[in-house]
This record gives sequence, structure tokens and C-alpha cells, in this order.
Amino acid sequence: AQSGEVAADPQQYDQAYLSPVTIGNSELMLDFDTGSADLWAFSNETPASQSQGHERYDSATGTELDGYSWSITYGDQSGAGGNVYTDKVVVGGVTATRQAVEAATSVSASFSQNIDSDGLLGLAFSSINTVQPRQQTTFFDTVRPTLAKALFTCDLRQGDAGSYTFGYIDSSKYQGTVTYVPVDDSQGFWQFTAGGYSVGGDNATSGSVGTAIADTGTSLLYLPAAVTKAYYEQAGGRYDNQQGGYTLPCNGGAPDFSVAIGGKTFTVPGSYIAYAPLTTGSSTCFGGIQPDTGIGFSIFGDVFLKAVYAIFDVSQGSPRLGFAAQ
Ligand SMILES: CC[C@H](C)[C@H](NC(=O)[C@H](C)NC(=O)[C@@H](CCSC)NC[C@@H](N)Cc1ccccc1)C(=O)O
Repeated sequence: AQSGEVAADPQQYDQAYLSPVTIGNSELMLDFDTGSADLWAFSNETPASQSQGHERYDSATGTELDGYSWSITYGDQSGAGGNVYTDKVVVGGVTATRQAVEAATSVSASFSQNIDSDGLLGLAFSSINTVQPRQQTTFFDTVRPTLAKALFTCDLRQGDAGSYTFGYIDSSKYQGTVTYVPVDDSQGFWQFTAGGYSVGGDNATSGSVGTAIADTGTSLLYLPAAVTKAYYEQAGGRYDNQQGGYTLPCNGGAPDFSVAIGGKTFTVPGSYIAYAPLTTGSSTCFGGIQPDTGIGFSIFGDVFLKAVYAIFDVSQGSPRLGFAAQ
């Protein structure tokens, strides 16, 4: 049975975390994304004008799926599309011998501009993979029958390298016990229900956050507008229309944010929520908590995930998420 571990290296401000992946003879840095289900990469088929500075997948080592294509759009209106190959993909020593690899023939500007990232490795449910005419499986679903345990874990860190593991849980990476909650995979996401919250206190008892997804590919923590408003009232923040979000003083006074999941309270340190100075040297920061207005659910992105050890587990038949304090 296979199992393995791969580093998750933070970009500036922990905006995303990138992991080394070998596809055929190419070694690329991919953004592991539990909020989507396509493994795509810059390739020899991506126009040079769009791929300056990126490592590219050389599809010569792959077997083309003739007449297949993919096209994906993300919540931030970015996107990409192209052709499909099968090839050998290795992540932390775990090998998928015939993985669908989606070679980009077109990518949106924000992907071209982020030269550290050579593509995405989707870890949501394969039901939202975009390949046509026949949907393909994610790397995790492809290797799942060969894994020691049908699960993967995520240990993201503030401003430091974290890791993903496939096939095993590393109990040295968390404190205390793991709290499991059921996952509703009907929309293809790792969707769960979050409970009460508290700002600055330690017992998350007010209100209820509600439906949420665990999304390693989203930088921030998107919460219901009322919860976000309550946070910034205590944090001394304000909604800045020009910035398109809440901002707050960078000076270290931001209160912690706690949320109950499965009856256990998990706390995001205030320092994670003073996310990044508006411009270099500014004493005003863009907030790591923003409203989830219009999305339809909350998104527990990296600002939350780097405060916990997360277990994405399908070993019990129905999927579940495990959280433990880091
Ligand atoms: C607007 C498109 C909606 C959101 C929907 N797309 C999705 O839900 C896609 C799969 N997932 C996503 O757009 C989001 C999760 C749902 S948000 C509504 N996660 C993936 C995103 N963080 C990946 C990313 C990484 C780095 C840079 C940019 C984007 C669709 O295709 O209908």
C-alpha cells in the first residue's frame, strides 16, 4: 500500500501554498486545491505569451485522450482550459500510473502573473471534474485504492512550510484529539456545518456560522456578513469600498476568532486576521476574514486551515472531515 508526504510551501502572505509534483519527466509546483477537482498545468501547448516564468508540463511523455477537453472557472473569475493526457504523476512518493493531466492551452491573467504556480492539483470530489466528454478522477481518487488509508491530510503553517500526507495521519502534527464531522459531497466540495463563534473569547457560543467548505485553494476565511461585521466591530476594522473588503490596523491588536466544529472550539489567532498591509509599509491591513456574500456558503480557506490539522477522510464509506488543534 502507498503512503507519502509532500511539502506545502507558502507564497508571500501565505496567499497560496505550492507543492512539488512530477508529471512524466516534468517537475512542477502545483497549488493543491480541495475546492476544485481538476489537475491542470501550464504546458508546451500554453502560448508563450501566457506562460513566461512558469515550468511547463511536456505532454510528449503523455498519451493524449483524443477529442477530450477541459474548461474551468473559479470563484474569483479566474480560469483555464485545454487538452487532456494520461501520464504518470508522483506526489511525495505516491504514484498514479495513468492520471488525467489537463494541459492548458489558455489560462487567465491572474494565473500567468503568479509565476510561482505552475497549475493546480484538485482534491475536491471528482463529481466536479470538468473534463469532457468523460469526466476524469482527481489524483486522490486515482490512487485511493492503493493507499494504506483512504484519506489525505493538510498541515498548513503561518509563514512556514507545511505538508500534505496521503494514506496516513501524522499524530505528531497536532495536539489533543481529532474531532470528525460529516461531509455533504453533493456539490462536490468538502462541505460541513460550522457552529457557534466568538470574537476574542474562548468559548464559541454566539450564533451559528452554518454551511461551509474546507478550501485549501482559497487564501482567506469567508464568513456570513453578520459574523464578519461582529468581528470587525471588535477589531476596530471597517469596510473599505475602494479595497473591496474589510481592513483593520496591522498593529497586532486584532482579536482571535473562534468557531465550534463538531462541538469543539478552534481558534484563529488575531495575527492571522491582520492578513497583509494594503501596500508595503502601510499600518492598515487587509482583513483575513471577509464576508461570504453571494457565494452560498462560507469558505474555510488558508487563514483558518493554518490554525488546524485537517483530515480529508473517505475511509469510512461516507466522507468526513477531521480537525485537530495544531
Ligand atoms: C464562478 C465559478 C463557480 C465558483 C464554480 N467553480 C468552482 O466552484 C471552482 C471549482 N472552485 C472554486 O472556485 C473555489 C471554491 C468555490 S468558491 C464559490 N475554490 C477553488 C479556488 N480557490 C481555486 C483557485 C486557486 C487559486 C487561484 C484561483 C482559484 C463553477 O464552476 O460553477
